[in-house]
Amino acid sequence: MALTIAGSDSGGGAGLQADLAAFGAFGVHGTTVVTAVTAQHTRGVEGVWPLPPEAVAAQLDAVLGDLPVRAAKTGMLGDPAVVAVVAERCAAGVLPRLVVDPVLVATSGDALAEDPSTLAKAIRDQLLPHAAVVTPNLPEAAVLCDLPVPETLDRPADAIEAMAEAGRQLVAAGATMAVVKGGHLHGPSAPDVVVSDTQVLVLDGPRVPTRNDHGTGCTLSAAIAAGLAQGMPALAAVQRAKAYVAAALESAKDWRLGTGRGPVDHRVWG
Ligand SMILES: Nc1ncnc2c1ncn2[C@@H]1O[C@H](COP(=O)(O)OP(=O)(O)OP(=O)(O)O)[C@@H](O)[C@H]1O
Ligand SMILES: Cc1ncc(COP(=O)(O)O)c(N)n1
Repeated sequence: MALTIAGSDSGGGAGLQADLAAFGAFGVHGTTVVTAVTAQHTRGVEGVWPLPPEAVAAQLDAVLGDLPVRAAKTGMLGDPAVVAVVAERCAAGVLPRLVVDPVLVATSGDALAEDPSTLAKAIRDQLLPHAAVVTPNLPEAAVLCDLPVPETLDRPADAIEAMAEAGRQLVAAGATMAVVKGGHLHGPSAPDVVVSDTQVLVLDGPRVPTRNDHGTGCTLSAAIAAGLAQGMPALAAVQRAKAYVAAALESAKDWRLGTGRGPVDHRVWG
């Protein structure tokens, strides 16, 4: 059993809808703590209604007070006060094996937080010390680490080294493992760089040519949490999650769901 602490995407491609679909693909029951409702489709975000921190706290306590949550992930938290609510449960030891997907801005470019840099600071200072795995995309890594990040794979060694440096900073900030995702890089492949205290590893794979990439980050972090809930070591969970997202992208690459960036095919596994 796993838990997602995330926002609702009415379009069903990202957010807690993607998380539940990914948990289900691995046969893991999903519980949900909703942080915000968004009015959203494949072209972007039309509106965001955050829930009060008390509502997030009440959902967390209801789930954790009864159900055997083996791993959790955070997605859109939206508000530093919500970060504090989650961090409090981590400090109390009731949120095991936490995957932190530091969602700040949607792929469409729409902000998912009132003040992304204040939210990033709260995530870095309060959540990373409790994170088993943190999974920033390149713009998120830039804000969390205050680093320039690469945009292309024209000089692959430079791009990978910049991603590894971001990963090292996130591990220094307290995360046990950082997965700096290369989905936004322009080039023939989509490398993710995994950094821990003991290693730096590049998980590479061909870039799937598709506009249907909405929710890939949510799907990856939920798949990692599913693996942790099943008792997998973190690196194995990350490797399986990367393969799952690649297969989900490939399977949905020609779909025409909506007129913008459509969802991936969460059903591909199993
Ligand atoms: N076109 C693609 N082909 C293959 N893998 C991809 C592609 N786009 C993204 N990925 C993979 O999907 C995962 C998510 O990466 P990405 O950098 O897009 O995260 P994100 O921006 O947080 O996602 P989201 O779209 O949910 O915001 C990573 O494992 C990345 O390598
Ligand atoms: C509720 C919610 N959570 C997360 C994302 C990020 O996903 P993406 O970057 O693919 O838009 C999103 N768009 N909506």
